[in-house]
Amino acid sequence: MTVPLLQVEHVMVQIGGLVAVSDLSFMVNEGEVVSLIGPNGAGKTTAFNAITGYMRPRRGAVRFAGRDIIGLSPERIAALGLVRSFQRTSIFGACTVFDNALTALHLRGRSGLLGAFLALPGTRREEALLRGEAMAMLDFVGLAARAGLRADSLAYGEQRRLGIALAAAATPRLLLLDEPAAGLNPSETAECMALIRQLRDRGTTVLLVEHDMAMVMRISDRVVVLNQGRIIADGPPETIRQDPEVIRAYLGGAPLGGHHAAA
Ligand SMILES: Nc1ncnc2c1ncn2[C@@H]1O[C@H](COP(=O)(O)OP(=O)(O)OP(=O)(O)O)[C@@H](O)[C@H]1O
Repeated sequence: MTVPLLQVEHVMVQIGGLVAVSDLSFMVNEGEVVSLIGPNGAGKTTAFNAITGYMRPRRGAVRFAGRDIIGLSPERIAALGLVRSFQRTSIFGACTVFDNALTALHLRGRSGLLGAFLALPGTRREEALLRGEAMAMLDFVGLAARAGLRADSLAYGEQRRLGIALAAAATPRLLLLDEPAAGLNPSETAECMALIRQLRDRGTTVLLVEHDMAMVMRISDRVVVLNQGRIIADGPPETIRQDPEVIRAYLGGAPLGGHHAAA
């Protein structure tokens, strides 16, 4: 049996004495698109922070490709191939779209920024390759025609796509996307979904937190539902849609406030 790409086992995270995530266990297999959903305050962002090294769990294990990654820095975890995008775009607005793409590739480039500064032998050729790759990357996300524009002049949906492209530039094995469709209109959401499918087809496994249920149900191979810091359901979209506990959590059957201190 192959090892799951990501294994989260009995993870508990406390923030200032409050239990934000009480007992989180789920896994992501290579090649899957998995969505982590749940009502506001369920612990989704905290789970992302714990997986990517931004918060240290009090208890439990996080394994990436079989390796225990708890205690590693976010940079180290990213270097292993587990990369996240943030809810707010992390693009450089005052630079061109092309320069944003090029910078993301440079940060991944073999000789790195130091090599670029020192103009080491081979760097110039690498630069030409990276410029070609930057254009290919923009083409991939449908922004090639916008390459010369300032990134902050892009439409909101285009900025989000650029943000995903920048995270994907590191060619991660697992890409964590935090609410990629937040604030997007229906046609932008459709484009965002198409991009996630393309990434999956390219071999990137995707774990996303998303509030847009229509998108979650259409794009996910599996949906993991978090409520009040613990998993209440895990399965294919068609099962999740009909799960009574999930419906209760979303329709307000369970109080969402004041439970953390007691958890
Ligand atoms: N920095 C913090 N300080 C105190 N409490 C926090 C902090 N961050 C999160 N929490 C609490 O931890 C719990 C989980 O929050 P988290 O942001 O992970 O939920 P979420 O599912 O991502 O919510 P949303 O969908 O609203 O983004 C919430 O009760 C929240 O109030």
